[in-house]
Amino acid sequence: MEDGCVERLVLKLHEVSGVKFGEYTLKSGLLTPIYIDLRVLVSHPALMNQVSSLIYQRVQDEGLQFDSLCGVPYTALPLATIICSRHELPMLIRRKEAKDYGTKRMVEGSFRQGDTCLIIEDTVTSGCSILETAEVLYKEGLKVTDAVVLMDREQGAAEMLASRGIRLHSLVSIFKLLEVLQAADRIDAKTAQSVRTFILENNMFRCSLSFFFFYGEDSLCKTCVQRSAELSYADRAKLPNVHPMASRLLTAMEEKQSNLCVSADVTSSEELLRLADTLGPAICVLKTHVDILQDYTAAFGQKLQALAEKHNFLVFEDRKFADIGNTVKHQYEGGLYQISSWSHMVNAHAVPGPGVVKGLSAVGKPLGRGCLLIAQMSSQGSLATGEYTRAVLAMAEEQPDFVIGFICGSKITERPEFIHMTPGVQMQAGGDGLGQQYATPEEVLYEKGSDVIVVGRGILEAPDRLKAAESYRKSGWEAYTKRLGHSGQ
Ligand SMILES: O=c1ccn([C@@H]2O[C@H](COP(=O)(O)O)[C@@H](O)[C@H]2O)c(=O)[nH]1
Repeated sequence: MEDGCVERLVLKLHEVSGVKFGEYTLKSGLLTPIYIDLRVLVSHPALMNQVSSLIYQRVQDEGLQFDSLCGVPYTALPLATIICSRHELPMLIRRKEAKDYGTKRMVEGSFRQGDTCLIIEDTVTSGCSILETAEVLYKEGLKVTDAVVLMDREQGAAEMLASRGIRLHSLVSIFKLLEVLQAADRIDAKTAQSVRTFILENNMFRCSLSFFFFYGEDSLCKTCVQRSAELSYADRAKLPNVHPMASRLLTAMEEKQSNLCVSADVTSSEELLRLADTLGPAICVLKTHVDILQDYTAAFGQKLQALAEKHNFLVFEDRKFADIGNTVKHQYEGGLYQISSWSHMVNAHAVPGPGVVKGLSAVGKPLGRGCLLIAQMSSQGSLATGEYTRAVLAMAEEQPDFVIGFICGSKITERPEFIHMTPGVQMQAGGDGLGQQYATPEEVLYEKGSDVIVVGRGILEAPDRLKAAESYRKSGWEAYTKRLGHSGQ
């Protein structure tokens, strides 16, 4: 490409909001500080023409040989159409779903067995979308050796596709994009750096290779290595690096077909224990706020443990520790509640720094307990976002012998040994007037990639609590199985 071309293109894409900075959720559920949305191109015909010309120029510069061209649906479809129309090249269209009438073809257009098809894509993250299109073309007897993409997020697509025999040619890399936007004062140095850190820490290919290493080739799904990132709860329970408490939870989830944690926010011990016994069969975790009980006695912890054994759920005291290591050690082990003696899991804010985990770990680790770090909160205006959330993840990664996962709104890491638990869940999105914000089980588990829904008043205020818990369990499980069936980029 001629000098200054990439710069002008990047600035233009930024102007039309094709590149956005903030907090966005990728299709995989992963939280990203940058979002590339090239669907906007269709509203800017001059830019669309410019992008199409640059892609074609790249194809010529590389001397790529092909018989036809295919755009990955949907954003790259018009790009491929413009190129093919302008240069009179044969085009193929890959269907996303087969028609249920007529020819039922997945690839439209004329071709011969053994023809080579060049794939065009707008943006790549892991490369799965390109591979999915290639798989469809392979089934029709076509060959795919190269793919050209406008924007490469540099999160492992080139390596993954190369491992499948497809060369990836990109026009703009994410690092170049950051450099251009920073030089033009469109973003500050801090934003650019946080995106760079995110990209370097979230290479999908390297991540998926670690699954390959653990399980061998059989563990890899037929479509692509990235897909193996979406392991079932049962498979995750067996990972060699999973914490025993996380493994126990994942196993219970699979056995009970439940990713429901009930938040037992009641003020009487008797009512709480009754709740645990009644809802026990439907839940994988029972969450407590022991300090709201009016009648706590030492026997409470033992009785709750017995019910947890009886119904195969874990107890999670939502204590939200947030002090220096030495203080939280006392708060966890001693005082009135002696939490460590009866709660399988506790949670902590990361605000004090890694000392809070060290203090809790000194008590909990010898007992085999686990800790969840609060990476995000469901309340409106929460400060636990962006950079803070990423720092929480880094803190967890430093102490995996005690930290088993996160309290968060959506999946914050692709590492399958960590469990994501999301509060603020009801059957209908909304709020409670005091800052609590609700998302639905489908949003949390399917769209945001979390593992466990935490439901309080959605069940406690229902006329029939068991019936309500059953319906949350059912929709939670359906959302999870739907996600497993649709995992990909
Ligand atoms: O970010 C957070 C962290 C914890 N919670 C706790 O979850 C339950 C939610 O109860 P609902 O009745 O379903 O609103 C409650 O115990 C909170 O302390 C949270 O809501 N958000």
